Amino acid sequence: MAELAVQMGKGPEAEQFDLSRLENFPYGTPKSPTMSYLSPLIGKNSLVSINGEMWKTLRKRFNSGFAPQHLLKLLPNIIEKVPPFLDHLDRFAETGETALLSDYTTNLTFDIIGMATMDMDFAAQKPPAERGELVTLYIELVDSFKALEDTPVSPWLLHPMVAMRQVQIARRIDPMIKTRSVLSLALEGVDNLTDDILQQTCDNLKTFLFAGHDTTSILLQWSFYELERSPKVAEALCAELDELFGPDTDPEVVMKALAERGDEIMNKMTYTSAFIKEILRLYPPGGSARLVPPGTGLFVTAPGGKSYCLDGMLIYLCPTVIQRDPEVFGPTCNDFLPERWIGDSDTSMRTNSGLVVGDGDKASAGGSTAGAGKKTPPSAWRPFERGPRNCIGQELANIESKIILACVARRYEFVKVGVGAIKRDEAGEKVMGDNGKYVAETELYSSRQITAKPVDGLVAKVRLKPGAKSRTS
Ligand code: HEM
Repeated sequence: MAELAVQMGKGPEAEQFDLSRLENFPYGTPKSPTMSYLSPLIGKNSLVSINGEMWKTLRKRFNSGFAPQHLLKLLPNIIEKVPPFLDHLDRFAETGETALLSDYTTNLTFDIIGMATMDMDFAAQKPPAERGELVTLYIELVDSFKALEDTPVSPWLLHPMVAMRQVQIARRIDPMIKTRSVLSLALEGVDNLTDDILQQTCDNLKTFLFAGHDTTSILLQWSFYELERSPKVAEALCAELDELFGPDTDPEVVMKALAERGDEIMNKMTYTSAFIKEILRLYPPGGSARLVPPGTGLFVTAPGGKSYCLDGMLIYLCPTVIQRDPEVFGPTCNDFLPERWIGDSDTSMRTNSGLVVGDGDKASAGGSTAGAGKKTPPSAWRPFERGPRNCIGQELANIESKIILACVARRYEFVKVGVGAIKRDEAGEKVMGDNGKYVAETELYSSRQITAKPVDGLVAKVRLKPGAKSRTS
């Protein structure tokens, strides 16, 4: 099987090279079977991996659960999951201990997705002994994937014991999720609850658990890092939050306002949205792998006019490469610059067409904004993928990350330790680079751990900002 990494988003020809929208495949270019190694985690009937009519039927079944109107009704329940996370941060601030922040962002997003999709309290943020069996098993299952090599060889050949354990855990998880599925399907009015329908629902709840916690956790980790590294951006974000929530940075005040007027306030969080958009541009957690079925007769014309036959090709859609294209984003393509999205900071599904890069504001973020005012090809920003197979959970991810940033950004300082730590001069002051960012001793980078995560899980110290009162005292 031939493989091709396709770079999209370059210039005006880019759209015809966008594999999410080819006429041959009304439901998107089929997913690659290489994803099947994930089936113990997401099930065989997962929306992420299935194709054709079956995908269409299931996507239709689940769409309404992720619609913005529905998610807004869940706002108070989402907000409820944030205080335990803040308590953990306060404890680190108080003790001065170094935190592995990924543990805490992951448990937080796990609690949110458990509530949003299964109406269940996973208690993932509690000590391990107090967590439910489902979450304990699920965490073990996710962790077991870290032991697998990044290779196309079946895990049954390289790591048979791990593969066997994965199947055992999946078998124990399924009945717990099926109980939940019966309940939700019965409420939806499914009269004939066949084994197939039950298994499909179970598999997709597992998919939501995985896709819905891991990705948003990564978004939060990079956000906390950039809050330290890009001080002018952090200042601009906090200024917006001051304007919307008032000068009191107490998270209780923020959460109360969001619970009462969440829709209105979140629509006004345009700088926060630009911040999230830029995090997802530079640090997208995932991409996609597609397989063009042999015999399709699919040709695409690449920028430059050369034509390629893609039949039988396995194609990787790599947003990390696409979203840093210098032809689209200019010399600042590798810089963290939320200002480039001003005027078009929306990160919702609406954004999947017709992007225009904003004018930017050199002064406010301390960087240049090459590409400013230029029309950006719609396919150049695609962290949630585009077209029919775009991410079903993107509105949920947007809502939860806005809530968490609103509670965290004005209250805590994060100080990276180890990889990515900020360089200090002889007087102990942070060294500023000429792009408005502090200089790092070594660059923090992503490594593949199913998805692309900050390599060390974001090891950092946490401090309370001046004036913030500890929640634990
Ligand atoms: C920052 C957060 C997120 C990012 C960056 C993200 C990214 C993506 C990407 C790139 C895809 C396409 C995958 C492919 O083509 O193979 C996708 C699909 C999907 N995502 Fe997300 N995701 C996020 C949050 C969520 C959440 C919160 C859920 C909640 C359930 C979710 C559920 C799904 C599902 C079910 C699909 C498959 C959709 C389909 O094919 O119909 N994701 N996501």
